[in-house]
Amino acid sequence: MTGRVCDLGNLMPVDEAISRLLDQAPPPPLVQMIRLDQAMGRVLAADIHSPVNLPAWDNSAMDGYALRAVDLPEEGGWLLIGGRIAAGDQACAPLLAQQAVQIFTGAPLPPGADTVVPQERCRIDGERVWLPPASVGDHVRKEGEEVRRGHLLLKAGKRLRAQEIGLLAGAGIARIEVYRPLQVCLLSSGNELREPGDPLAPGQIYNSNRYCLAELLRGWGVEVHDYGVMADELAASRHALSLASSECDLLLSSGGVSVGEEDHLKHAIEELGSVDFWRIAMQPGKPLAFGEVAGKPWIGVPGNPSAALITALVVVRPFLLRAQGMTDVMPRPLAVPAGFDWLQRNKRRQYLRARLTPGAGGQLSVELHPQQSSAMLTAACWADGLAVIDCEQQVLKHDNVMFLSFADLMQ
Ligand SMILES: Nc1nc2c(c(=O)[nH]1)N[C@H]1C(S)=C(S)[C@@H](COP(=O)(O)OP(=O)(O)OC[C@H]3O[C@@H](n4cnc5c(N)ncnc54)[C@H](O)[C@@H]3O)O[C@H]1N2
Ligand code: MOO
Repeated sequence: MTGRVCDLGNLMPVDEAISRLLDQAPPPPLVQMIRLDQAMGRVLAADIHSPVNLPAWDNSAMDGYALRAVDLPEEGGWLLIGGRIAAGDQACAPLLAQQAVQIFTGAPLPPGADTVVPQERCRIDGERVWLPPASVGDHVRKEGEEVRRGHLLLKAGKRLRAQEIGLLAGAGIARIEVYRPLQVCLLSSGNELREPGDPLAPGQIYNSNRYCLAELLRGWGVEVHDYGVMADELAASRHALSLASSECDLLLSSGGVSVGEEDHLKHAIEELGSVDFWRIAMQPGKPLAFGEVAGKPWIGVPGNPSAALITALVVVRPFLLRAQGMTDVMPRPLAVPAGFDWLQRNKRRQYLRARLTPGAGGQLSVELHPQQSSAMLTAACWADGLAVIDCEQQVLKHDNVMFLSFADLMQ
């Protein structure tokens, strides 16, 4: 991220982990035709070229008077009012010399008119209108100035938001070709896990990753198949994984990826496919497992709740977006002045739960939550993003620090 040389030992740099995953992303799912009102969050499977010019014809950007600029003296002057055109009217009669027509926003310019003057700058006297000096093209939206017929409107690989859907509608496109939603099976691993609402026996905790990861996946446009907790027993893990691999395009699990021995997940996956344990230079989120189960990619994020959340946001998200056919999958960090000093030098890149706080002059600065434990989620709830501090990097108050907003990472 900064070009700094870090001795990471046997840890894999975060960027390498992401690019290794992207290299192995499966091809996007099959395509389907859908209506525009079903298109929110879906990924375009083919380039879309505009079937029309946008705008379709020259039209007025203001309520006012349309004229031919050469008819108006340099210092402004009087023209005869030759008609009235509202939005939805058809402008067929050409504008006569020394005339202006009253026109409304969005209405077509009559042939010959090339300029519009807003009504509040004009003076009416009976059949005549006085117009101030104007330049050719003022307040005119020219045919095709936004997009020309046949030109690229949206590229394949784009995830559709409200504005893209509006653009497609504006071009008269009713149906589009998108990728089918990616099917992801979600599994939790850990004998200690119980569901919220159930009583807890000593040593047991509630399963938070299941709920948190499922919502992340849905936010990324994925269809979630929730397998709950895998029984901590080889045959049961094998059964759940094999079912999941037949039902889904991809498997995501949490827990059981560090050095623990209590772990049937690893053995079950080795029997059904293959697994590679990575140690990534990020904190939280060092352990991550990547492999395949019966030919379907499987990613295992760490069990600690904040480590699971942040690994999913930073490392898993680009992979899942690419597997959905998206081209632009990396978040764009902002450089924002730090409101803190960070003097410790870390081997692992820090992803610190942080918030943007406006100072006296309105300038934003990044504040850190005092509790950065990977086992706790309260700091992530307080935060609106992650401050990223690279390995060996020290930060002094007011230095720029990279900030990744949750709003970006969660879509
Ligand atoms: N000797 C070492 N121990 C650990 C290391 C290490 O390098 N050497 N790494 C630590 C780090 S960093 C992390 S992160 C964790 C990751 O461990 P696992 O992915 O194997 O996860 P578990 O051991 O299953 O669980 C860790 C922790 O998280 C809780 N957990 C698990 N699943 C859930 C869930 N679905 N909802 C809520 N909480 C969950 C679990 O109870 C544990 O407390 O390993 C460190 N250890
Ligand atoms: O790196 Mo672990 O993922 O800190 O908790």
